[in-house]
Amino acid sequence: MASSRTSWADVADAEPAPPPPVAAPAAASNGPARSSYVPPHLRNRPPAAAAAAPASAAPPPRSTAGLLTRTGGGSSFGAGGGGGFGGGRARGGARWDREPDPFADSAADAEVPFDEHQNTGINFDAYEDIPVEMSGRDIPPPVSTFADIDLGDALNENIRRCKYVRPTPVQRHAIPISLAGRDLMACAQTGSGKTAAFCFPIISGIMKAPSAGRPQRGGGMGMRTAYPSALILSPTRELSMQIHEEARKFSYQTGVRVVVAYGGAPITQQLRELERGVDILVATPGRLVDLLERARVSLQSIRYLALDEADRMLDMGFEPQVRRIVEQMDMPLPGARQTMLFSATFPKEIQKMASDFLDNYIFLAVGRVGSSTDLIAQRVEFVQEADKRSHLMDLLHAQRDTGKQTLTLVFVETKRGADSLESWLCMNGFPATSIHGDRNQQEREYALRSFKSGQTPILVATDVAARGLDIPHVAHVVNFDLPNDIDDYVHRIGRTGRAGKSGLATAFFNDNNSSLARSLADLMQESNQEVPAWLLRYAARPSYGGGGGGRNRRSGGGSRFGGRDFRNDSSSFGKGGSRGGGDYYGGGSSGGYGGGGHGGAGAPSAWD
Ligand SMILES: Nc1ncnc2c1ncn2[C@@H]1O[C@H](COP(=O)(O)OP(=O)(O)OP(=O)(O)O)[C@@H](O)[C@H]1O
Repeated sequence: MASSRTSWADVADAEPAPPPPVAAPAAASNGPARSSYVPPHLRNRPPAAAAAAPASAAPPPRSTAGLLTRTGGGSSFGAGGGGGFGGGRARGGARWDREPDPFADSAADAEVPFDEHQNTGINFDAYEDIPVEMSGRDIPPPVSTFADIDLGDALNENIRRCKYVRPTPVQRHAIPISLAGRDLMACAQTGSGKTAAFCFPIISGIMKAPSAGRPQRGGGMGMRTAYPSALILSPTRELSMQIHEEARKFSYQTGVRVVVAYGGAPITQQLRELERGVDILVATPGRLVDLLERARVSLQSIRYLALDEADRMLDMGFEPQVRRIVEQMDMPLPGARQTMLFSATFPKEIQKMASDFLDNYIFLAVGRVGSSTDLIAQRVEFVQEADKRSHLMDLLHAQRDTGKQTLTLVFVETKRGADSLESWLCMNGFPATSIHGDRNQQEREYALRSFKSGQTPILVATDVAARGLDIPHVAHVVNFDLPNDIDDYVHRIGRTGRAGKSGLATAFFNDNNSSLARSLADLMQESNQEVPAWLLRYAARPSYGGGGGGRNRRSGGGSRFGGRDFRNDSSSFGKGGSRGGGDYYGGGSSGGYGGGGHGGAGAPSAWD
């Protein structure tokens, strides 16, 4: 199929490669100081070969040391970087000369020989009809193009380098709202570009009004304290790393400095990065609390707070830590800072809690929120526990027979289950790796990298990999064990069918999953999927959720496409509505993240 130039995803794929990142535009628009700049990876190379050269190089690194250096970004400013925080802002260009080119990695990734069969050629104009719900006062109108928004030249240049031709629907609405300084609670489907939707306004805002603050002596023993202007919190280490990588691309040569801090990695390296100055701090809650307690980070200069996967950040597992960070440290109050909450799912109970963090906010729902995208073909198969492995084997064989090089992500419930399935797959000739909370950080990062590169095309994962991860070429998500919570299912299958590509999700269902039957059938129907008759029969049984009032009732609570502002739902939440009475907390110990091998108190390391 000819690629459509009006699809946001496809145009990105089809656009002719821009000139090497450095090249002319920077020279033209930024004056002589930058015209001679050549990123390190392009130096001493003939121009034509420059873009491809680094990528074609070696196979993916096998050494975990190399891997950590690259993904953690720790060495980026390493040698010779001393004194970086002393001499004022580097917006004049000195720091740019040392700034590694974050697009170099993308060029390398593009060399990986995957099949592009997933590209559906979806027309961007189809998104014009996507349902959008907004509420709140004085809502700024959406934009159609990036040119309609004043994001600043350097950021616009990076948007071009990312090959984003048009804003996605959530970006069209959310960016103007945030640029207008408004607080925002935004729901939009998985893979629809929420990361850029919160990063662009933050970077643009800092570019327009840079903060003067550099790390200052203040902590104990003459230690320096960093004063970021923006904080982006996310629930997992890998997601924080990914947001950091994205934000570094968006802020390349803008003078805005992005640093990441997450658990499981040496804190000393992260401290060094913070000492060199930070405008935007991307962090997981656990590591951030550690840094705050050591007085190595202060939140008093925060102007922007973004919570990615906000409903996850405010559920039972994370809420105390997040409240501590947002409400009990030195962060400016709502109204004195700008707060943005994003997720693909936003249960009403969590919306209510989240509203404590917001001031006069706008609620935005794009697409059938809490739903999956139509780009994902969903299949549910009835498979008894004892038959799951052979069934998975059949699926993998069928996939192998197509001869297409794609990635398969297999979700299981427990860490032990992940290890055991990984070994079994390897023994049976299917190269697999795994990611879960009992693996150390090096192992987790290595597994992810090996999967992304196609070296190990099957990844067995617990829910630690369910949210936010943007891994190109994941063509198939298998729910070997279904989750207890329908929203977890939505996020899991959302690892495929991203950015306009199609994907396949297969779930193994049996009696153990009967409490999910109703919500799963509803979700599939909402997403125009064929629901097997046997699943509808399960769903109709009152004890399996057929009564409609269970914990897993669709989270949007009945509007046409699921996402509804809880403020408009007076019946559910009168004054003083209690946390215990809503859709997600009624079920006592069976709460969505409590059980199994992930998330709950038994496995905190997976989430910090
Ligand atoms: N305007 C755009 N044009 C083309 N591609 C885009 C655009 N915006 C984002 N993308 C790409 O779409 C993909 C998905 O984006 P992102 O990871 O931000 O999705 P998300 O909505 O946060 O998903 P999730 O809910 O799973 O976290 C990324 O590969 C990103 O680079």
